[in-house]
Amino acid sequence: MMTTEPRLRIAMQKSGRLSEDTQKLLKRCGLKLNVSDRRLLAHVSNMPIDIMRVRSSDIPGLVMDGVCDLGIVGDNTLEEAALERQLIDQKYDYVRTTGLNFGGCRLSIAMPEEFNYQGIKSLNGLRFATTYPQLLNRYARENGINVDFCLLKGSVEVAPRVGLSDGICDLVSTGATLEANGLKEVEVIFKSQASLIQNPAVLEPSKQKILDTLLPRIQGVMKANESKYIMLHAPKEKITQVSALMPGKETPTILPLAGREDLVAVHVVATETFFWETMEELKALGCDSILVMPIEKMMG
Ligand SMILES: Nc1ncnc2c1ncn2[C@@H]1O[C@H](COP(=O)(O)OP(=O)(O)OP(=O)(O)O)[C@@H](O)[C@H]1O
Ligand SMILES: O=P(O)(O)OC[C@H]1O[C@H](OP(=O)(O)OP(=O)(O)O)[C@H](O)[C@@H]1O
Ligand SMILES: [Mg+2]
Repeated sequence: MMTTEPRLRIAMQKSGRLSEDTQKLLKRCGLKLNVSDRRLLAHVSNMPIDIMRVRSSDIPGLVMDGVCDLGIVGDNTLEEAALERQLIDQKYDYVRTTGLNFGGCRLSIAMPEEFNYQGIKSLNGLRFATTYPQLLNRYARENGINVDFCLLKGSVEVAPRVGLSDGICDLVSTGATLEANGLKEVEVIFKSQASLIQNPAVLEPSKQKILDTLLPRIQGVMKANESKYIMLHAPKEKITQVSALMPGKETPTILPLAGREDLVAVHVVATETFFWETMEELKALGCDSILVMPIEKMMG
């Protein structure tokens, strides 16, 4: 008799702001998946994993109800869904396994440019267009104001201009959409990024084993994203000072340069921030030929 091996089911956004980064992350973790537009349950060919491709707003519910073991979704969508489900007595528990360092944005209140903003209290009694009524309500409650809302699933920024609302509560990243629509950001009410979430029930051992393989890979990819491989030429006589600039636990690799008695090559793994913060000092010590390269993966 044929036995079917249990497969870990992960929900991800089918198309939109998070889908490309999610797919890229899974591929960099070594998952071979054949994603075509119409295939809504994509089989990973080299691991017992299935990827369910759905609307972002459906992901929290699918994970909380146990239809999917895991999901990749924005914290904003997750928190909104948890608050809403709590209100209507549906399961709202989940485990936030890890943040994923992409899909960074903030949920903000924005008002027309000409609005005379004098602090949170000046929002009392006003009406806001939003996709996130629960998060807006919680913020209003915590700040002792009353607000009214109207629900819009997209193009929220147009609402004040057409008389639908006084202001908006929507996601912002660059601020370009606000600016293009004559709005100014007055309060940030929630900061968000994409997260890997999990149903709170204990996974069956074979599925837990798959997750135990996957998680370190995700962490390895994230670590690599934050790190750079830095190579430079340094005067031999300044090597102590150059080494002293290198980040804490990293020991630089020092290599001779053919035909040069006065110079050595220094290689180190560091964050890009470290590079920008120390570049001037490195140059002042006589370092040159500085190269900063991306790292594909980092384990251990
Ligand atoms: N401008 C932005 N910059 C960065 N991340 C964003 C931005 N807008 C949205 N996001 C993040 O991406 C997620 C998905 O946004 P997107 O607009 O693609 O879909 P959606 O309309 O929220 O959901 P659905 O898939 O249900 O239609 C948001 O929940 C948020 O976490
Ligand atoms: O600060 P910015 O960089 O301008 O980004 C903010 C915009 O991005 C999102 O919309 P999206 O483009 O996803 O369109 P949607 O309303 O159809 O979801 C969000 O709802 C804002 O409208
Ligand atoms: Mg959007």
